Amino acid sequence: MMNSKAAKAAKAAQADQADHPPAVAVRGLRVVRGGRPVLHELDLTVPAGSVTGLLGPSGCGKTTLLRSVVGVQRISAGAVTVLGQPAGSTGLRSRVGYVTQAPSVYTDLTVGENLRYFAEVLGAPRTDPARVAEQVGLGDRLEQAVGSLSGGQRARVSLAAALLGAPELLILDEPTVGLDPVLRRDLWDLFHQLAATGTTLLISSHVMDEATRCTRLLLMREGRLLADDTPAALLAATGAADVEAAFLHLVGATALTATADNDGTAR
Ligand SMILES: Nc1ncnc2c1ncn2[C@@H]1O[C@H](COP(=O)(O)OP(=O)(O)OP(=O)(O)O)[C@@H](O)[C@H]1O
Repeated sequence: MMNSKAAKAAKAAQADQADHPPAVAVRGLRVVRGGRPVLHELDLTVPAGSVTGLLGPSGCGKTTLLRSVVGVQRISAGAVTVLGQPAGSTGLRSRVGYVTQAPSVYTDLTVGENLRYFAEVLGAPRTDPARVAEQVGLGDRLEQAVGSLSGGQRARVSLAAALLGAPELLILDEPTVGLDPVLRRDLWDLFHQLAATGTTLLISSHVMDEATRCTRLLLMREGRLLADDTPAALLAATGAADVEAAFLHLVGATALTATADNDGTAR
């Protein structure tokens, strides 16, 4: 049985879907982990076809939010709607791709064996393993055991596995960590190619300079959303020269608001 707050959140999420169906609508999301609140009543949307960056310092709750969108996180309150269905619905399984921070492929199998195995599980076309290996620049590594690949190459095998079946929404948790600048650029180019064909990408990073590569930004701090905007609008609103400065500006603004809330005077 839903309480009235949860019912209200679900209704608001449905209303979002009716106007301009976003790929993801989060309303009043609250998550508690290890007895401590980690996400505090988050409200946000991820527009369909966008490359949305989820940025914030380590431990601010990015992975927890992504897990909530995938539907593998127990939530305390709120509603998360993904491609028009409640997060985690069975019908979303082949429509959402998720790449966790740690590569999640079998190290004792080759790249090709991994991709063929996951393609079989997903019911993806037989031609998909070769296609996705090409997409991530591993077309010439199909016969190599994953255990003998570099860390960056292994991360790209995980990404390739998530591209099997051409999901409509890709959720990537820090996909560029530890990659050299050329690979990082190539991956961001790939993300934009995917978006150009209609895929929505939600990508977390704690590297603020990746923000300029996104069409939309979600800035998070300590389980709260500081901004949900385009990079250009964020810079215009804060008068900052780059996203890192904008983030610090917003952190300062919330600190002042908190002080004002506490004793009625802004210091
Ligand atoms: N299994 C867990 N049990 C208890 N607390 C947890 C658990 N997992 C995460 N947390 C806490 O939840 C908060 C948010 O963690 P989360 O992994 O979502 O952050 P993050 O922004 O993704 O960090 P990072 O960029 O370092 O990956 C942190 O304070 C973390 O310590």
